[in-house]
Amino acid sequence: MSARFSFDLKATDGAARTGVISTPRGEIRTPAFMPVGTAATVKAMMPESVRATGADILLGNTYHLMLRPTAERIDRLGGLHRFMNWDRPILTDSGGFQVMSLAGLRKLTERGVTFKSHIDGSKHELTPERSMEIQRLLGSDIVMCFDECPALPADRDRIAESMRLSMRWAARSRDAFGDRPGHALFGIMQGGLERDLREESAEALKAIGFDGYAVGGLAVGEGQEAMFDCLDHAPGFLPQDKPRYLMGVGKPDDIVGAVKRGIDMMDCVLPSRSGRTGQAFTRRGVVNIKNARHQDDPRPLDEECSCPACTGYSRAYLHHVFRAGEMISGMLLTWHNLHYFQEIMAGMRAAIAEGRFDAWEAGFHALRAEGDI
Ligand SMILES: C=CCOC(=O)Nc1nc2cc3[nH]c(NC)nc3cc2c(=O)[nH]1
Ligand SMILES: [Zn+2]
Repeated sequence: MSARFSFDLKATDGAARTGVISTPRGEIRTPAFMPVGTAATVKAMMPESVRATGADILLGNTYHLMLRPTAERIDRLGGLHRFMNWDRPILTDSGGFQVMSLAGLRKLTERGVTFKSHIDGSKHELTPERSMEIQRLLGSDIVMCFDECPALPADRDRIAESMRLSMRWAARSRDAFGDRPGHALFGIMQGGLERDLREESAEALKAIGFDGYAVGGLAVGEGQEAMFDCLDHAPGFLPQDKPRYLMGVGKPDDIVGAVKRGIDMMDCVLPSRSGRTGQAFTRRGVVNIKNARHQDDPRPLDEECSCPACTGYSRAYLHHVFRAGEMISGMLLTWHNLHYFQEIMAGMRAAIAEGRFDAWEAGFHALRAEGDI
């Protein structure tokens, strides 16, 4: 355990990097995948199970927790780590993105965003200052700047105006965060798919100075090719010696392509959300367990997987409990998916450390078939 927050870059292979983020609550091996624990739980998983999949850090959502049970109540109860029984690092988002995608009746001004709760219609406000206060009350180890993620498609002027607002909010977030040893504040680069706006945003963030830098405004419907085109240059505008975090990504091949282009941290609801809908990700492709073709199949989801779902159960069983709507269905498929996502990250960390990322990537793609396997 370190008293402070630091990033040790261990090796690079092309643009890909591997390292360790040290925090007072434990180390984070990068490239890292963060399971999403939206309402103070990674859905269908006990925290010790999340750890067993190999996760070093998980993500909490400011928007959800400020509405229910409120940040003040979690603070009174000892903070989010105690509340959800996870004593390792937690990163919390700033709430900006989810307000725009979940809340009703939003009003966006230079000050921040006012909105009505999607739960009970009550009125709330998020500003850079309030977002920093909420994330402090939650006790998260990595705090995100309050930003605005423009909905795509958007014209260049709208993207530029939104990015510059986010940069003014980043400065206010930095001022409100203050000096909190052992806690990190990450800035968020915006700029859509515009190379010059991405560079302007990176320069603005570096002038303010952050413990880590996120690449925002992606995985919002632009498609993998456009996202990779942006990632071919955007991470390079950021400091080499600080972690780079790409939000909301993604499918296994999105994750591999992002790491290849210099990303160190990612989060996505896909493995947990799709697990609950019966979709299993494996090294050979996707298994839709609700498909009738699995009802007599005695084989596991993935013969080479060591997770509880694959070592203890057949596809026939998983098909049955999914069809029957049994809770164990979501538990087992979520566990398998999170285990598989962590296995991809561990494979890339080792490959980058040994200078064989390209060979690992070729092997990753060679195994995958299209469609339901
Ligand atoms: C999430 C942790 C920290 O992020 C923030 O506090 N703000 C923020 N969140 C995003 C989340 C995204 N999810 C996707 N696709 C599923 N794209 C996203 C883009 C952003 C973004 O530009 N900003
Ligand atoms: Zn498995």
